[in-house]
Amino acid sequence: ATAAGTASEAAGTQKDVREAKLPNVKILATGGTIAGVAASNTATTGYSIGSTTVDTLIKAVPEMKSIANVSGEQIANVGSPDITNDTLLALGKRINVLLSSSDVDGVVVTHGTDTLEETAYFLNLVVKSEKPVVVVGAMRPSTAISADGPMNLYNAVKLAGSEEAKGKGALVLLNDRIGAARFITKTHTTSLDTFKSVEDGYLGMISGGKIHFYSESTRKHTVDSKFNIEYLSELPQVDILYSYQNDGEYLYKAAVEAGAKGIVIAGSGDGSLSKKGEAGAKAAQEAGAVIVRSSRTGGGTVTHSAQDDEKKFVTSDSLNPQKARILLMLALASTNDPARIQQFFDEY
Ligand SMILES: NC(=O)C[C@H](N)C(=O)O
Repeated sequence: ATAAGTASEAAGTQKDVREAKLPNVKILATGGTIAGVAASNTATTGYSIGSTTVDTLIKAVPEMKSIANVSGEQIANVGSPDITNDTLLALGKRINVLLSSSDVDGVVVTHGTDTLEETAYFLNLVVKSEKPVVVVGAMRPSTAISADGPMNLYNAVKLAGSEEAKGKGALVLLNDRIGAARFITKTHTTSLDTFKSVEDGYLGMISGGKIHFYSESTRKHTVDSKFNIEYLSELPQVDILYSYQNDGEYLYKAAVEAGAKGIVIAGSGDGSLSKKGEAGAKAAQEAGAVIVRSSRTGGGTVTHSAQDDEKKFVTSDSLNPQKARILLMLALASTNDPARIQQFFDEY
């Protein structure tokens, strides 16, 4: 080889070594506004979801190539209200297969924000790996001026490829903030700054291109979780019923007749029920359903009293109704004993 050839070969080798050192991050796309398309670049609502694929999302952020070897898979392409139990199971199983391979260092899930916290909490409970899983979305469609998706995706890939994010459970990344799936929730209909962790705080943030962690959840997740979906082909039906003035027993009856094995009550205040609600819950229990008292307030822990033990009510700890539903589905897949299920709510 000529001197020049040797030099360029050496440079090529160095380049390969550098790329080989980059983490391998898999992006699993499920749809959502991050993949949304609107008729004009000032429209931030009224857009459509379903046409933008994971390849387009990756191509839109070429800067990711300098922080990770990125590849994608399309799991679904829907608005997140249409994420089903089957999608959850398929996603969780696929992530477990991917993360068991030495070729994958971390996973990013792109997701609509409306039910993002539910999927993130599900993954927090069923992923069997310490490798990072980061769930990301956007509030503005990909066609909008100042779309938030590209930077959120870039940051999510950075986080998923990092050492710092290992062993922290499923993480949620939007607006530079790193949230724990256990605590974070969507708090605003349209604002970019919608994901908050009011009671428990964020775990950290990305600032100046650097990942900063300040705290972590004490609740069981991922490798410490007892939940195993490997051989699970479906999740039991769990419905959420909202408490309000003048509510009725018939809602409980309808849920059980439609196949509910569990009901989470978005109770008023500290998870309180009306007399009619309580009668409905009792009838649902007699039909075999497990009842969990959660709260519609958006904050705080539902107090578990001796009355709950007498009435065989489970309380949701500080899980909001939509996350309590996720935990109850997984719990019911292995037991319908309220005392055992209460232990899950105390630990996860
Ligand atoms: N910002 C969003 O992603 C909202 C959208 N409706 C979804 O959840 O799919």
